[in-house]
Amino acid sequence: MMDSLDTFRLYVNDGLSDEEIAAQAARYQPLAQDLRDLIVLSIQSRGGDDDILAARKHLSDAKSILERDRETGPYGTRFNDSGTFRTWGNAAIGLRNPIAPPLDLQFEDDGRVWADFHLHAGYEGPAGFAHGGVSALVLDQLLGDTARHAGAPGMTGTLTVKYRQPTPLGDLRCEALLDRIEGAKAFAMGTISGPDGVCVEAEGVFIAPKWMREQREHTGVQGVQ
Ligand SMILES: CCCCCCCC/C=C\CCCCCCCC(=O)SCCNC(=O)CCNC(=O)[C@H](O)C(C)(C)COP(=O)(O)OP(=O)(O)OC[C@H]1O[C@@H](n2cnc3c(N)ncnc32)[C@H](O)[C@@H]1OP(=O)(O)O
Repeated sequence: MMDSLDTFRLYVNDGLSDEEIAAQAARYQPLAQDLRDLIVLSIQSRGGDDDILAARKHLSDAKSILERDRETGPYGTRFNDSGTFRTWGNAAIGLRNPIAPPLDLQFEDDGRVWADFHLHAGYEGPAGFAHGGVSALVLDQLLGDTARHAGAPGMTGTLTVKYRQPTPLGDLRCEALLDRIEGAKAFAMGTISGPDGVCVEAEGVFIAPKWMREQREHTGVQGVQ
């Protein structure tokens, strides 16, 4: 089981300059987008045996190149002295993660958090509609970041999701706001909407774990992102 020590090992100031971070973003984000396109093509290609074998050979070559110099394990949370945080492996917002839709979260001064996002054919659950687990993924991230934005970062304790109507694939919007903070717990609520209005509603309780609360008491620092 991961304990707080493991968590801190994945929470690293890697000392990169903002320029180096921008260069890395420019290098790796297009790779993630190429892979996202490949996820859709894996579902939609009508290629025959020869075309699929030829495409797989190219992908195998690409894998060999990418394996030449690589890290192992999860990306974690990385930051630098100027406070630029990167969660580039995150399943919902990770810049380097092709599984992420990704959500480009917008933080408003009044505490609201929202994003316009797109669910492609790789997020299908019921025929033509978004998988309910994917909607929960989006809302978990959105509500969790709403709590963090309000100064109360925490792990998801409970996420309650109500599916009001089927969520179409395609262009969607999610939005959330903080309800209240009670001690270690932050309560947030939010929705996913499609062209016909609200499809999914969620409420979440985000809890600063015991080790984070103790760290706050000892250091006076609000906690990790
Ligand atoms: C590098 C990482 C850093 C980690 C820190 C996170 C910061 C993140 C910040 C920003 C992220 C932005 C967005 C992220 C979005 C995605 C988030 C996820 O997907 S998180 C993964 C899924 N969630 C889990 O895996 C949790 C697993 N569970 C736990 O770790 C613990 O059970 C935890 C933290 C939820 C509570 O454990 P205790 O030991 O700290 O808490 P006790 O002291 O027992 O209780 C404190 C209060 O919370 C209530 N509580 C406890 N568990 C609850 C629960 N499951 N639901 C509701 N309330 C609960 C209790 O009744 C108590 O309330 P009373 O203060 O007495 O009023």
